[in-house]
Amino acid sequence: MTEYKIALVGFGGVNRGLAQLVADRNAEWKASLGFGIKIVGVTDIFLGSIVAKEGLDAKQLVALPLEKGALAQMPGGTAEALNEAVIKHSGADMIAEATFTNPVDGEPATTFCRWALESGIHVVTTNKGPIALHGAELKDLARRKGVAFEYEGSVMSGTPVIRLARQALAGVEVQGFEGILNGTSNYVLTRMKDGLTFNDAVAQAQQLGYAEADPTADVEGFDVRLKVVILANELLNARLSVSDVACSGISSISPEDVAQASANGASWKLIGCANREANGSVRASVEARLLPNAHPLAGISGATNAVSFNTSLLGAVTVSGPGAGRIETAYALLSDIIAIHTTHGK
Ligand SMILES: NC(=O)c1ccc[n+]([C@@H]2O[C@H](COP(=O)([O-])OP(=O)(O)OC[C@H]3O[C@@H](n4cnc5c(N)ncnc54)[C@H](O)[C@@H]3O)[C@@H](O)[C@H]2O)c1
Ligand SMILES: N[C@@H](CCO)C(=O)O
Repeated sequence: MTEYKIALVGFGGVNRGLAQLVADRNAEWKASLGFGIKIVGVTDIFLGSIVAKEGLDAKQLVALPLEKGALAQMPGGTAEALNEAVIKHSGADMIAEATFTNPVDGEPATTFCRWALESGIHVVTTNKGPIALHGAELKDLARRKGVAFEYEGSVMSGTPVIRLARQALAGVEVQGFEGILNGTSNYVLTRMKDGLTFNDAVAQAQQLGYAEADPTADVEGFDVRLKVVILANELLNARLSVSDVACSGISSISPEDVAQASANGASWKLIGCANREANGSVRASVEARLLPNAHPLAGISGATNAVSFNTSLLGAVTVSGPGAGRIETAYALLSDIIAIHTTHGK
């Protein structure tokens, strides 16, 4: 029976969610998926780090208090985040990289991915920065080293989008897409319709584990811009940079705007889209749009996301599901591990 040794880099909501899944379902996975997972290392700038080649108790990790240096409370743990040592020397077959998304330069997560790939260690990540900003380089490095670089959770959390479009829509040309690609901003717009203030709705999204460390990235559209770049480059071969995508958010939408839209049978939505132009180039944007309630994306509420692909043979193909959430996004990491088991499994 294959048992993958994994090191968790960043131990916030998502990787704690993965530890929770391991604690609850590892035995079941051995029967249903043909492999188990052993957590051999954890490193987090706030909590510290720990390595245990024989495997850590996932339940104990999930119960770790949210206190600075808390990993030092476990035998063999330290309050220091020894990121490089945990990534390169914990004996892991793969790392789950889930530190903060840095929308400006993708660091330090990109360096963490490079360290792993250069060491012949697979990477699964939910972090949008490394893919949107350094995707081509990291994919090439992974290819050269014969390991996997998987990032399903970078767009629409655990809802299958990237692999689905790449595999299930292979042979169908994707000419463009439009979607609601940020759980927090859609949650905020939905709750404002219910009468909550913008700030209270953002605070709720933070409590629910949807928001970025700096929620400005959610409400100003920067997070969607990264996702548009990832999808456009992945599915339209676009070679877009972040600066190619015009971007605005939802922070200027007032409670009065939301109420007036409702009264007129319409809803504000933050829409990310990309389309191939007649000359072959790809044009992409992120902006709040007022959609009539009959529009297929108008009824998508809360942290749910949806993306509609415009395809050559099938017309519109729309996928909808959770766009954020700790366990939902941890599932994306599991789906990446399943993909690695299929392509690289022993
Ligand atoms: N939460 C979601 O719904 C969701 C969905 C999809 C993608 N993501 C992405 O997944 C990643 C993790 O999300 P999360 O909700 O777990 O975030 P989080 O803020 O809860 O956790 C991030 C963790 O990374 C740690 N960290 C930050 N910088 C570090 C560094 N330099 N070295 C080591 N540890 C570091 C932090 O201390 C924190 O514990 C983010 O990049 C986010 O954009 C999140
Ligand atoms: N903060 C992001 C997490 C998922 O990428 C969102 O709300 O969509």
